[in-house]
Parts: sequence; structure tokens; C-alpha cells
Amino acid sequence: MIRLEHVNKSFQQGKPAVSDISFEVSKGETLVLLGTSGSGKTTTLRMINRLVIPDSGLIFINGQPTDQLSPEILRRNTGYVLQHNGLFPHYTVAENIGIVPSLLGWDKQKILQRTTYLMEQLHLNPSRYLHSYPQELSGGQQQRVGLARALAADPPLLLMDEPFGALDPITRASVKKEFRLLEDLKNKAVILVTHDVQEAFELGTRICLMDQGVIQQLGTPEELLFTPANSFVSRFFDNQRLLLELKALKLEAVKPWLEIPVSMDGGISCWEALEKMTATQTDSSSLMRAFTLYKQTHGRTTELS
Ligand SMILES: Nc1ncnc2c1ncn2[C@@H]1O[C@H](COP(=O)(O)OP(=O)(O)OP(=O)(O)O)[C@@H](O)[C@H]1O
Repeated sequence: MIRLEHVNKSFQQGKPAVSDISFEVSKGETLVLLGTSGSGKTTTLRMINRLVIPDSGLIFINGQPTDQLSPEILRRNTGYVLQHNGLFPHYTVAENIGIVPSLLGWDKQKILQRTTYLMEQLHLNPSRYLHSYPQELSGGQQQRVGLARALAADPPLLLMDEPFGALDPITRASVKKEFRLLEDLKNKAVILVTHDVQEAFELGTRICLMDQGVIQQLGTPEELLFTPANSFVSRFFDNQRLLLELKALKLEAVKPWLEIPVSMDGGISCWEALEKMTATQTDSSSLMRAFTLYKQTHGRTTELS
């Protein structure tokens, strides 16, 4: 769906903001760009929708180089969500969500149908908020409108720059949950920028860990934790390692080491299994032993005490 090949960018005479970045994201996948401040995440994202022009390298959407696409085609193919929603204050919610479909010439009825559908999906009551202005909404509601706007024209590619970063923790959790459950995401490639490690693990099918403009490792959450490519990757997760490992590892993976069989779906994470055991006051020591044994067999170990 989207492919970057050896992309580079430097600003003025500074050192490279992005060096030799290559990756591919398919339909139904969420790639998270993770890294410290200044590691080149936003620059990478903005080169995809040509808000920043690469110095060299190629970017393809559905096999077509983006430098040969008209702005209209690019707009049709990419939705963009920003940290501070970027809504137009003098447009109503309906007008904000309908901007791209209007530009693309959709008829009014179709725009209204799509707008109300997306609002319902994102738990914004259309009869109450359709004609409200952004300043009449809470931060979480504004961010939901920003998300609906990015999805309005049903683009195959969704770019998200710290989309939940400005929300308080409780609102962030609920907007994220709605985002994860969106039916519309199943047929989209999503690239999401964050510096929040937990968020990367919650939302990423794969994670691209960047430092100083360079990809340090790109892989599944499990690969980054259990087979880090270098000491930077390993150190990056150290202070949250145990929790991340429990969340990244599926129960299925540790089942061969369980002394007492667990009658839970193997597709849930070890963390979710522990939560269920705690809720039902079930002894979880066999699961923790199996987890330790899995880790001893697969790379580095972590003290559980
Ligand atoms: N328009 C610009 N002009 C000059 N330098 C820029 C510009 N945009 C980004 N940079 C520089 O490029 C480097 C990468 O910045 P970028 O915003 O991509 O990093 P980031 O990983 O997204 O950081 P953050 O998490 O803080 O947003 C930084 O050194 C930054 O100062």
C-alpha cells in the first residue's frame, strides 16, 4: 500500500533529520513511528503527504510515486490527524468533517450520510453535535471530530501525528479504544507517530524505533523486546520491560511451559490472562513460571522480583 525507499531529508545545513529510511505498510496494518524528540518521526510522516519534500529517495502509494501524484489525488488517498486537531473554528462539526468530500465533489446527501456514520462510530451524537462549533466541544470530542475528518473520504492511508497526545489520560484511553475498534481501519494502512512506548505497544502491528533520523529496528512488539537489534533498542525499553513483555507475549506462546493448563483463549496476552486470574482469584504462579521459562529460551531474561 505505502512504500518508502531510501528516503533522506536535511534542513538547511543541519545534520540529517532523516537518513536512508525504507519501509512498507500494508492494508490493515498500523506502523508506529516511535522515538525520542527530534528523532525524525514527524519529518518522515510529513514527507509521505508531501508537506515536506524529501531530498532523495522514493515514496509510493499503491505503487505510484507520490511526487507524480496531483495534490487532489494525494488528498483523496491520505487522511491526516494532528495532535491539536487542526479544526477550522468557524466551521461547524459537519462542515469540518465534510471538507475533503466537498473538495472531491461528493453530493450533499452522501457527505451527510458519511458524516453521521463516522460520528456514531466515534460516539458523538450527530443530532446534538452536527451543527456545533469546535470551541463548544471538549478536547476529546474535538479529537474525535479530527479523526472523523481524516476518515471522511475513506482514504486508504491514514497518517496520525501524536493523535492522542493532548488528551488527559482517561479521555485518551476512551478515544484510543474507539479508534482501535473502528471498522474503517480494517481496509487502511495506518502510520502513527508517538513517543509513548505503551501507546506504541497497544496500537502498533509493527513498531519502527528511530534515533537521530535512523531506523534502529523495525519489527513486531515481540521482536523489539525479545530480539533487540542493538543496545539502543534494548535500553530504550528497559524501564518498562516487564510490563511490555507481558503485554506483547500471547498466552499461546507460553502454553508449552505451563505446568497447570489454563482454559483461556491463547490469543490474549499474558497480561490479560493475569488480569483475568486476579479477577477470579486464581493462582497465577504457574503462568509466571511459564513466562520466565519462555524468556530463558528466547533471548534475554528479566528479574521478576
Ligand atoms: N522545518 C524545519 N526546519 C528546520 N529543522 C527542522 C524542521 N523540521 C524538523 N527539523 C529538525 O529535524 C529533526 C527531526 O525533527 P522531527 O520533528 O521530525 O522529530 P520528531 O521525532 O518528530 O520529534 P518530536 O517528537 O519532538 O516531534 C530535528 O532536529 C528538528 O529540529
